[in-house]
Amino acid sequence: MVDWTEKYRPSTLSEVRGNNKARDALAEWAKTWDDHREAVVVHGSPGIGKTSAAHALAADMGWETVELNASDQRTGDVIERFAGRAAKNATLAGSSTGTSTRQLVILDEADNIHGNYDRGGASAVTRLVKSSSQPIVLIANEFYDMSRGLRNACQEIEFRDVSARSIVPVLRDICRKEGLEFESDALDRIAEMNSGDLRSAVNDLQAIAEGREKITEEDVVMGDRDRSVGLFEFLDAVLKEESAQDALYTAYDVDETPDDLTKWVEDKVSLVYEPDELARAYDFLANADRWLGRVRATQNYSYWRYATDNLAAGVAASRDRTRGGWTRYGGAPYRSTRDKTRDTVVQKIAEQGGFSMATARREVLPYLSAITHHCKPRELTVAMAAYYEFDESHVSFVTGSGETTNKVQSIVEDAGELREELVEEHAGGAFAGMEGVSVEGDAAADGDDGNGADDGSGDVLDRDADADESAESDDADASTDDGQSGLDDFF
Ligand SMILES: Nc1ncnc2c1ncn2[C@@H]1O[C@H](COP(=O)(O)OP(=O)(O)OP(=O)(O)O)[C@@H](O)[C@H]1O
Repeated sequence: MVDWTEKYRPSTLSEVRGNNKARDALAEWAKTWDDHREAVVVHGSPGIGKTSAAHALAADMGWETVELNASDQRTGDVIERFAGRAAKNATLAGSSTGTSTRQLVILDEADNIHGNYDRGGASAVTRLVKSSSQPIVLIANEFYDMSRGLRNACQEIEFRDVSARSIVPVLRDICRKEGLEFESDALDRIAEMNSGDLRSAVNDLQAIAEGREKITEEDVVMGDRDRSVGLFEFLDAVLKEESAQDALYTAYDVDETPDDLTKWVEDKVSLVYEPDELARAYDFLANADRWLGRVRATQNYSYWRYATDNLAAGVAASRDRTRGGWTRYGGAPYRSTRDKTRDTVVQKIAEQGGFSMATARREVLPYLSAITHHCKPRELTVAMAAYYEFDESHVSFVTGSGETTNKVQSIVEDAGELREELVEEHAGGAFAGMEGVSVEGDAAADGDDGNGADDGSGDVLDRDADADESAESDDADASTDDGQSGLDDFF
């Protein structure tokens, strides 16, 4: 099936909707290009007609186009080869007076020219922009993600999000051309759902129209409910657009667990919220985290709904206002190796000791850290590593000693031997040999002091302890840990 966004791509600037001022500025830039010979950056959110406008401009001017896409390898060479050739060809092929000989160089994703892949690309583009004998349109989402050199070398035209009011006539035209009957409210609804983004409005219209001769408002509403919501759409709903209740419903439609949603919101909220809003949002995220802790501790998944209430409705309610536009959310939430190591350590403690994860994290880990701080006493650290089957990274995490140090490595080796010995003896009393071990100093008595803050591990442990403390305080099921083996049994 033909993609309607291609089929109905504007072929002349007058068909580009909703950005009249920008459109006129672009036409003016082209008409006066011989006088200023500068490149232009057209920037704004995705799907609002920037690329279409550049092509439509070329058509209006009778210029040919050369387009470089993100998928082109943007080394300096490639750019100079393509664009440079375009420039030369055009100059050689015709006189420099006739505009019909021009070739418009359209450089998409101009805010993305950096990193290894594009090594040399940014300076090549800047050079090209400064010296080109042909007009160049650079397309970007984020003007300020472009290098300053490049920005300064260009004129700038901003395309704004296309308002729902401007989207509706485009949808109406398409319906008429496709012989599709429609309720006006249906088109209004599609336009509102896609606030700002004309491309996705056209895509939605095509999806809803499939197999129908007429589209009604109900078709649109049902179609909207059926689709599962993507993460970025969810983030926009919570952080920018929707009421608390709608944000909650949107969260239900995302195919991710509340654990992952919490991480995403926590990671991205600061890209959107002002400090006041952020402080309130973090309170709700802390609540969500507590409920997730309760789920882990009790395996009672009905608590997930309270986590979702907090991470979606709560965070949305923390906002002072709605926001539009496009946000560069970036990739998956940052998760440090340290976090992963901590999770493994907690899991091993929980499994071996028969604790819940919450108890392992709150009651056992901090004390283990305190009493084996910097691997002292050594014998106790070896016993601990043997008992919990810790490797170097785990011992390093718990004790605060460096993972690659001889000390930690030899402890793990000795722990391996100790385990073998005990297996040989079929020993139930794995810690029988521990009775004579005395704990140096009073570290055991005070988890916080014993756990040196110099390596930062104290923060992690303290934070977890706090979070779980409150999680447990009103957690009826947490009491199931009572009577299980605890740190006391360890000695
Ligand atoms: N202002 C507009 N007027 C008419 N149609 C538009 C407009 N904006 C988008 N469209 C429709 O959406 C499609 C995609 O638009 P286009 O590729 O020009 O957007 P863009 O802003 O360049 O997006 P991106 O930054 O993602 O490349 C067009 O082919 C057209 O069907």
